[in-house]
Amino acid sequence: MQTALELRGLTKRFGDKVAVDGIDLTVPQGSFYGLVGQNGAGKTTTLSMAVGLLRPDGGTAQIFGADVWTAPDTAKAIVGVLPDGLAMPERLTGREVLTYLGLLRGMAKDVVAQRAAELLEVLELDTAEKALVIEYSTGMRKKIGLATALLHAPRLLVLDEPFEAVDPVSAATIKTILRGFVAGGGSIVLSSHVMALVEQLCDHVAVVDAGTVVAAGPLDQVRGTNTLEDTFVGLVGGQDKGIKELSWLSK
Ligand SMILES: Nc1ncnc2c1ncn2[C@@H]1O[C@H](COP(=O)(O)OP(=O)(O)OP(=O)(O)O)[C@@H](O)[C@H]1O
Repeated sequence: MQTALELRGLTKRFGDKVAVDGIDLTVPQGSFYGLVGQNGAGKTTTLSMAVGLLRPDGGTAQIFGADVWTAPDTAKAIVGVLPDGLAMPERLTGREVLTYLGLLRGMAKDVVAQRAAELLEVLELDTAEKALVIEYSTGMRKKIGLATALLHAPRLLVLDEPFEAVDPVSAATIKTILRGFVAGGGSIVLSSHVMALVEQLCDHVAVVDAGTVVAAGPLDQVRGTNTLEDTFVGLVGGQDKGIKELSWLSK
C-alpha cells in the first residue's frame, strides 16, 4: 500500500507566531482523511504547504513519493486542490474557468469540454452557464472550485472546508462524488469543523491543535467509544469558556 500524502516536520512561522509546529501526517492510499481543529489551529496553513501553495520554513511534503517543492510538476499533476479563499479568474463563466484551467494543465480540448459539461451538470452549475464567477454565491464558488480540483482526475484530493456555505442538496451530491472517488481508488484529505460530517465520511482523522497533531489514525481508534465531538473537545479543551465569559447575556 502506497502513501498518498506524507508530511514530515512541516513548520511555518508568521513573524513570532508559530502557525504550524512540526506536523507529521501519513495519509494512506485509498483513505478518506479528515483534518479537524479549532479556528487558527493551523489546518489551512498545513494543507497549503502540503500541496505546494505555501513554502514551509521546515519539513517536507510528498504526494505519492513526489516532493511538492523539489518535484512540483510530478506532485501537482496528481493532486486536485480546493484551497481556502480560492482565487479564480472572476470575469469568466464557470465553463470558461474549467476550460481555461484544463487547457493550462495540458488536457485535450475535447476531454476538457466533456468533463466540464459533466461537472457543471452534476454540481448543478449548468443553470448558471452565463453567469461570471464574480456573480457566484459563496457556495457556488466552492462548487466550481471543487470542479477545478476534479477536472484532471487526480489521485489525491486536498480540500479545505469543501462543505462550507454549500446547501444540503449540493452537499449530498458532493458527498456522493467524493465517496465514489475513494471507492474508485482515490485518496482524500479534507479539513472541516463539522465533526458529524467527518464521522460520516472519513475513515481516518487527525486532530490539530496549536500547530501540532495531537491525535491521528483510523477514526474508530481516535474516538474510541466516544463521539468524535467529545473526543475533540476533550483533546483541545475549553468547554465552558463562552458561557462563563458571557454571563451578562442571560437575564
Ligand atoms: N498570512 C498569515 N499571516 C499571519 N498569520 C497567519 C497567516 N496565515 C495564518 N496565520 C495564523 O496562523 C495560525 C493558523 O492559521 P490557519 O488559517 O492555518 O488556521 P485554521 O486551522 O485553518 O483556522 P480556521 O479553522 O479558522 O480556518 C493562526 O493563528 C493565524 O492567525
